[in-house]
Amino acid sequence: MIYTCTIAPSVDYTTYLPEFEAGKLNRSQEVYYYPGGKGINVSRVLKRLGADSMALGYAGGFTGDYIAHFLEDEGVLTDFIAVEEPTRINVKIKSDSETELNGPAPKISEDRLEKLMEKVKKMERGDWFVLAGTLPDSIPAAFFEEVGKVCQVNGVRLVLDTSGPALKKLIGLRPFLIKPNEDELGELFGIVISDKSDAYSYAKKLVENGVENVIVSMGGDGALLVTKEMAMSAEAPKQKVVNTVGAGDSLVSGFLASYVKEQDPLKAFKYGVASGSATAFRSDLCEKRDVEALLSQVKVNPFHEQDVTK
Ligand SMILES: Nc1ncnc2c1ncn2[C@@H]1O[C@H](COP(=O)(O)OP(=O)(O)OP(=O)(O)O)[C@@H](O)[C@H]1O
Ligand SMILES: O=P(O)(O)OC[C@@]1(O)O[C@H](CO)[C@@H](O)[C@@H]1O
Repeated sequence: MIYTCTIAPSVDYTTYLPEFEAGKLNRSQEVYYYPGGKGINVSRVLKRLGADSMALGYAGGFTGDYIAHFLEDEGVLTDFIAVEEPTRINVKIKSDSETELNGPAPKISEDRLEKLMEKVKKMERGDWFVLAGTLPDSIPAAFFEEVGKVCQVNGVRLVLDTSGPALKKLIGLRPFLIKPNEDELGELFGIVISDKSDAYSYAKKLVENGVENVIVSMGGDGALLVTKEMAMSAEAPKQKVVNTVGAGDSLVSGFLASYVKEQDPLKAFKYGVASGSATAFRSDLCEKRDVEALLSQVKVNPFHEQDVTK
């Protein structure tokens, strides 16, 4: 089973308007309420790509109920731990540019952290644990490290799409996959990544530290896959961008959906990039038919540092 874990899910209040002016009353006529949070997006896309998963995490209040019902209607399995605080609402404003306002993560008590740990302990060899989204500072990084260690000991493959201090600790546990975007990769090393050459150098360091597959996603510039055996660069297809929220999560889902079937990291990378772009080109997350239609447009080539001009 693939388990996704979103510590701080959200309802993504997504609105489209021709112009948006901060500091003014803006009225919009097109609004969507999507269940959000990175792990939840990964689960939704996995379902669309034909792979089952179980979404874990913390949910509460009317927004938490909304998410649980929405996922149930889509056939996504959930096993959320209830919290008192209503799950946050993240605002996504789509105008000539994209503006996001993400709410704070909930406070999680120790007994609820223990409940999550119990679920992790029950996972079996060959399962996957996808830890995605913000890991609040209010939870000690040592907790996530312990979760990662339990996965490592039990043969559960760890996938990380997260950022912050806990990520540093988890990298030492030889995760199967991590997918930082260029900012998150830069944050990890305290530098600014300005092109694929930089991304390659730092992704390589992660591989040297034991990460099996590093994918650095770079929005419209595509992505880079670095493993012990290869360094590959993918160009993203070009089309009108509608909503990039969840594009990175879709990349992770596409990679996993393909990898669990074929165990071929290169094929999985290509499928992942097609999934990320397919999401960027529509309002909600991608559907399988969109991904398959884009697949031939994803150009993947070996990455050579000398090809990049600064
Ligand atoms: N403008 C775009 N045009 C084409 N493809 C895109 C575009 N933006 C994103 N993508 C696709 O989605 C993938 C992931 O995008 P990105 O690097 O923006 O992820 P991210 O920052 O993790 O996003 P999020 O946190 O919103 O999920 C890219 O590698 C690419 O395949
Ligand atoms: O605040 P976080 O956890 O970093 O990000 C949360 C979020 O922006 O990420 C998803 C897209 O990747 C959205 O569904 C959600 O609103």
